[in-house]
Formats: sequence, structure tokens, C-alpha cells
Amino acid sequence: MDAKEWLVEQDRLNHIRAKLKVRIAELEPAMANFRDQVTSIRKHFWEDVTVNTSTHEDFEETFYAINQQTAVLSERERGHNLLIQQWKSLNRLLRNPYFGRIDFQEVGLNDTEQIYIGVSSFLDEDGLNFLVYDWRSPIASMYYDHSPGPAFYDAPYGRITGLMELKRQFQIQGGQIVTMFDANVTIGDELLQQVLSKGANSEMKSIVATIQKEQNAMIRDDKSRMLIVQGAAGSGKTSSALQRVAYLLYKNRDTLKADQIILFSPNPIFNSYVSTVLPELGEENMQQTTFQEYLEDGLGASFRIEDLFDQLEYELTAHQTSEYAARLQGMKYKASTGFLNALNQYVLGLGSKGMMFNSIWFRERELISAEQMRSQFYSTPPSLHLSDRVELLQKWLLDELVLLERREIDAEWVLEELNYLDNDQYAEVFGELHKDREVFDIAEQYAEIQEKIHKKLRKDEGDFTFAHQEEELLRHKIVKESFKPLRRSVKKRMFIHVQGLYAQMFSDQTTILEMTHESDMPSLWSEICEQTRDKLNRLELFYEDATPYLYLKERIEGVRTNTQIKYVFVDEGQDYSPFQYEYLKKRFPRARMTVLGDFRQAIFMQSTSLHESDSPLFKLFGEAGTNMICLNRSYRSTREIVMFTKKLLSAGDEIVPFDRSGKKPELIRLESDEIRDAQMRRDIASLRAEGFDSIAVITKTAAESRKAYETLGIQGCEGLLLITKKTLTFEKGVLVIPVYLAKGVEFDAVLIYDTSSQVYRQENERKLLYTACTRAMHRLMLYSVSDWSPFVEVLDRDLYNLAPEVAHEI
Ligand SMILES: Nc1ncnc2c1ncn2[C@@H]1O[C@H](COP(=O)(O)OP(=O)(O)OP(=O)(O)O)[C@@H](O)[C@H]1O
Repeated sequence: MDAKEWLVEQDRLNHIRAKLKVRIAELEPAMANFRDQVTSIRKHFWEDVTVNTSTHEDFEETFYAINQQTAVLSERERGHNLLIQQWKSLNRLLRNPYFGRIDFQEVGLNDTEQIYIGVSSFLDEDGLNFLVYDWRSPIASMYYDHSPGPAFYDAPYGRITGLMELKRQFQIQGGQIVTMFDANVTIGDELLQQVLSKGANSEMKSIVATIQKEQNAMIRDDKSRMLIVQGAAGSGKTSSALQRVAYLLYKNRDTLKADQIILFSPNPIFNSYVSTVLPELGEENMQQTTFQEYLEDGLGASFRIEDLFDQLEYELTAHQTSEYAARLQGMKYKASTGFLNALNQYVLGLGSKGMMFNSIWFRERELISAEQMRSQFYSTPPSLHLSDRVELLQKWLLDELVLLERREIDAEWVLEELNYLDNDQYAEVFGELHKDREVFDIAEQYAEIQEKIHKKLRKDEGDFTFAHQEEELLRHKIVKESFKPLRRSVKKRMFIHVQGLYAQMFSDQTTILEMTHESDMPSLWSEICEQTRDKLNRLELFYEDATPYLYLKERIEGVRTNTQIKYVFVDEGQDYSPFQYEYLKKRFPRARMTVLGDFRQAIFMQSTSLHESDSPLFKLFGEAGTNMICLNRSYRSTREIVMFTKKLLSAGDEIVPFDRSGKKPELIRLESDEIRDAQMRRDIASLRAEGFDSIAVITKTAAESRKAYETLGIQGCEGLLLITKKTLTFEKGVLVIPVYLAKGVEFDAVLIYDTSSQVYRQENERKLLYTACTRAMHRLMLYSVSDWSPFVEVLDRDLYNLAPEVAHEI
């Protein structure tokens, strides 16, 4: 870039920054003014309102005055918040006004427009000229999608075509242009090289300046009901998803708020990892949760639910137990579409037989039996949905309770309770009755007048006394109180015996066949049945049962829906079962869904393929409403690490590394655990000395993590942090972490604690090793004290370096 051009750009930058400073300075007094007004209104709120409730008119006037005052206050607060937002946005721009420029000549116009692109827009004083365009604006999309030459963008009023004459990238720091490139391809590799060569952070970064074309397609897809993104490890799925959230918030700024978007994260620690990206882009964070939270919300009070991580630990460590084979078959089957279909069939079948209810008991008496409910339920129209029939039954039960409650008033126990009312209770009841008394007086007068007019005796003549009436009302009140929990439990639909219904599917082979017409059953079905029933009897649920159980419960009771949410994002989408997708769709009926995942990292027993043509995800919203984007370029790791990790897979050929060089992965075999730990301590120290400050020792299981944490500590390794599923925030340092908690995150250097054949041998462990190794950005080191894992053993020798002292051993 010639020096003259550089000067011109620096001049423009100075000019824009000066304008920004002026605008900021102009805003500050207005902000202070609003703030003072808000403080003053809050302080004097009651002084400015005359409260008078003596007459109806006074009351209305007071009410009106309070309302008016509240409206003024919230209008000022809104104004203040708006100015704060603008102020923050301008300050963000002042630090870094733009990162790109394109020169575009629109067909039919003579002038070429210079379009500068930054994290938000900035207009000239006249409000007509864009000095900086928001990266999400339609015109800015050309920056990501086109190389210099013919180009176009889709404006709200149609497609605009023209010629892109220039595409320039900037890095700006402290008001100075640090680097400047003219790119002749989409986004130049040079800038990306610089960005990617930096160290990992405990928080994810925004990629706004270097979004790639295929990522941009995903970010700006606003047509699909279901967007599936299958992407290699490190291809930018999560980063692009967050940019997509920012884009959607911008595009739909009048109708969409951040809390109408929800992201399902793989674990709580991931929430903290991604939480800074949107604020960095000037947007509020969306809601974040985990599926486990949803399960616990739906079932937590009735069951202790295993989580996905404990399920995986079981799968990886319980080989020796007698029930292992059946449990594994159960995990697989219960996550399958086959079981989902079976369950749907089962629910359908319940329309004609098999419903189970819990009798309603009261003071050790069966008030309404399960049998009565069953016959009442089956007397409702079979053409209705099961949940509608449940609703009719619920109404019937509430009516029955009213009748039973009335009958109960004369029961012996009520009289006893009456005698045992303590003074406070009595006084409370008496107070209430006293109020009612006025009503009785009027009723009494009315009855007397009626008597006179019609000249006939009232029915209750002679036996109507207040004492009697009081006692009756007291009895009534006592019964009503005692029936309250019954009514509440009916409203919560606790009369449905969901546990029994779920267990019924697992009663024996014939039941499920009869109920579901399902022929493709696991061979160890009777053992699976026994395990499931045992667990249910202990009021515990295997992870693989939790979603089907909740699904069954909600199909019968009626689904709890959340219609506020407009977009659902599912990260690590391969780790969700078809059940869970069905559940999410029903739970968020108004939402569009974005699923990001990598089937090559499907380490849990339950998984859903994202890109196979028979993926259940295509059926969820129908093919017409579904779009799939594949991201095969991997940005996180160096070329050497990607070449190594993709060969760990049986089918990883399509993964393409971004061309950033580094050291080859290193294989280090040592004679004993102690020697390995001592070597790791030395390696960690030298990595730190090289300037890498985010380092992870990755293990297969939590038990192995605990062991590594202890033994490395004994070897004098300092500053270790043990990460467990309870850890909520990420910190920089040397983390010891099981692979399933490292999903989705990255480190400068990764050390695989034990890469022997005892640890990574089974086919399901291949993906674990792949996932662990792909967390590394710059350095990858694998250790073993015995034979190498067969997945490593077969790799071409030129894909890695062997530590010299052990070179002869492989
Ligand atoms: N366009 C880009 N510009 C700069 N950095 C990028 C870009 N795309 C991805 N990256 C970087 O690559 C790394 C991996 O991105 P990200 O974590 O989003 O990938 P992922 O596909 O979600 O990975 P995984 O499946 O392994 O969790 C991050 O450091 C991210 O900043």
C-alpha cells in the first residue's frame, strides 16, 4: 500500500474520530439532563401527587395523577436509556470506527460510493450520509460475499447490482491504522492469519471483521424455519451463531428483543465462555440455558435425574458390570426415532385402553377411585385428543370434589376440628363471619319483606339462627381448607399416573409390542425393562429416560408452551436425541430453530445426525422450511494439528485446514505414570514460558481428571484448576478437564493425559479423542505410558513428531 494512500485513510480516520468526539460531547449534557430529571421525578414523586381517596371522584383523580406521573417517569427513563445506548455505541466506534471499506458503483449511477463498515452505523450531522455502515446492513453484505468485480446485494426493495472496485481491510488501534490490506479475494487471509495466531482467551471473541462467505450465508439466513449447520471442529459454528443472533436483532429490531432468543449450551461453563460476544457487538445477551435445566424444571421435584455427563461416565467406566450391555442397548434405543414412534403409538393406543390414574384419597378414604376416573375418562369422546380428554376428566373431578366437599360438611371429623380450632384461627374465621353478618341481616330483612308481601311462611322459619349459621359456615370453611390440596393436585393433573404409564411400557415384551406395533426391539429388552422399572421405583431416572418421560407426561397432560421465544439456537446439536428436538419444537411452537453441530464429535450415546438425508431434523419442519449449510474449513487449529486430527476420524477427508502453520503434534511415550507426570510438568512450564497462557490437560473421564489433578499437583505443577460439571466460569490457566466439558471451547495448548490403547480403543472413544485434540489452537501433545491408541498408531508418521528419547518405540 503506498504511503500516500495510507495518509489519505489516516486523515479520514482522524476526521471520523473528530466527528465522533463532537457527537459524544453533544450527547453528554443531554444525558446528564435526562438523568437529573429522572432522579428528581423519583425523589419528588409523591410530592407532586395529591393523594385523596375520600370520595369516588377524589380517588379517580389520585389514580389518574399517579398514572400520569409514572408515565412521565418511564418516558424520561426510556429517553435516558436510549441516549446511554447511543453514547456507548459511539464510544465503541471511537475505539475502532471501522474494519472494512468497499468502493461500489451501482449500475445506472455515475458515482462510486465509498462504504466503510463497522460494528454500528454512524451518520453525518444531516442524517443522510453514512460515514460508517453497520456490518449487518444489506449493502455491507457485499464485503463478506464478493471479491472485487461484479457484485450485488439484496436491498429491501430488490437486488442492486454493480461493480465493486475496491475491497480494503483495516486494523485500527488507539486512533491509528495499524494494518491495511487490499483484498482481491473475499476476506483476505492476511488479516485472518493475524487474528488466528493470537492466544486463546477465557472468553470467545467476535469475528465480525473476518466473517467468511460461507459463514455469512448462515448468519444472514432469515428464510428457513430450521437452519442446520454441520461444521468441522473449529469451523466457526458457535462464533457465527453469535454473529447471527446480532444480525437477527438488527434486522428485526422493531419486533425482536434479545430475551426472545434462547441458546441451548452443552454445559453451564460454556455459557460463561460465550457471554461476552454480543455485548462486544453492542447487543444484549440472549437467554442461555442447558437441556438439563429444562428436564429438571419439568420433572425435578418428582425424580432425581441423572445428567448426560454421568451417563457418559457410566458408558466409559462400567464395562465390568453385569447390567452394562443391556443399559447400553437401552440408552441407544430410548434415544432413537424408533422409540419416539413407539411412544407416539403408545399414546395413541391409550385413547382406547391402558390409561392409569391415581385415586384421590382424603383422610385415609378413597374419595374417587382410579377405576372411576378410568371409566369417566373412557366415556369422553374418543375422537378428541388425549390431552383434551384429560381436561374433560379434570373438569369432572373438580365438579365431583365440589359435591363431595358439600357432603363432607356433616362428617364427625369436622365437628372435632371445630372444637380444636385455636383462638387465632377462630378469631380469623369469626372476623370473616362478622363481615358476612351484614349480608345475613339484609337477607333476613329481605326474607321478612317477602313473607309479608306473599303472606306465607318462609321454609327456614324457626330454625334460622346466627349461631347455627355461624357453625355451618365454620364447618364449610374447615372442609374447604381441607379440600384445597385435593383441588390443587387435580389442577396440576396429579391424578394421572404418569410413572405407571411410563413403567407400563416396560412391563414386558408383549405389552410394548401390543401397544406400539414396534417389532425392531433391542435383544436385551427384558433386562432393559427390569432396569427401567427398578430405577423408577427408586424415584430416579436414567438420563435416557428423562426426555421420553417428560415427553409422555406432556403429551398426556398437555404441553407447556413458551410462545414468547422466536428463535431457538442449539449448539452441539449432534448431542441431542430426536426426542429432545420434538420436545423443543413443541415447547417453543412459535420459534425458528438453528442447530449447529458436528456429527464427528457425537460422543454421547444419544445423538442425531445433522446432515444425513434421513436425519430427523429434516422432518421436524419439513424439507421446504429447512436449510442446511456445511462448514468444512477449520480455523481454530494450525494446519499441522488439523491434518493430524482429521486423520483420527474414519471419514474426515472433507475437512480443510485454514493455512496457518505451527509445530506438528508431539507424541511422548514414557515409562511410568510418575515419569509422565514429571514430563508434563516440565512441558507445561515451557509452554508457559513460550507465552501460552491457556493450557488444558484433557482426560477421558472425570475420575481420570481427578487423578491427573492430584498426581500433577504432587509433581509440583502449579496453578492447576480442576474443572468439573459444577464449574460455572472459565478462567485462564492450566485446566484439568474431562473432554465432554471441553466441548465447544479452545485452548492455546492441549495435553492429552493418557493416549494409550486402554483409554481410546473402542469406536465410540475415537470421537472422544478427536474432540479432545481439536480443542488445540497452537500446540498439541499426546502422552502415553503403554501402547498408543490404535487411532494414533495407524497415522502416517509424518503427521507428528516423536519425542526423541522414545522415537525408537513406535
Ligand atoms: N471468520 C473467522 N474469523 C476469525 N476467527 C474465526 C473465524 N471463524 C472461526 N474463527 C475462530 O475459530 C475458532 C473456532 O470457532 P468456533 O468455536 O466458533 O468453532 P466451532 O465450529 O463452534 O468449533 P467446535 O465444533 O470445535 O466447538 C475460534 O477461535 C474463532 O474465533
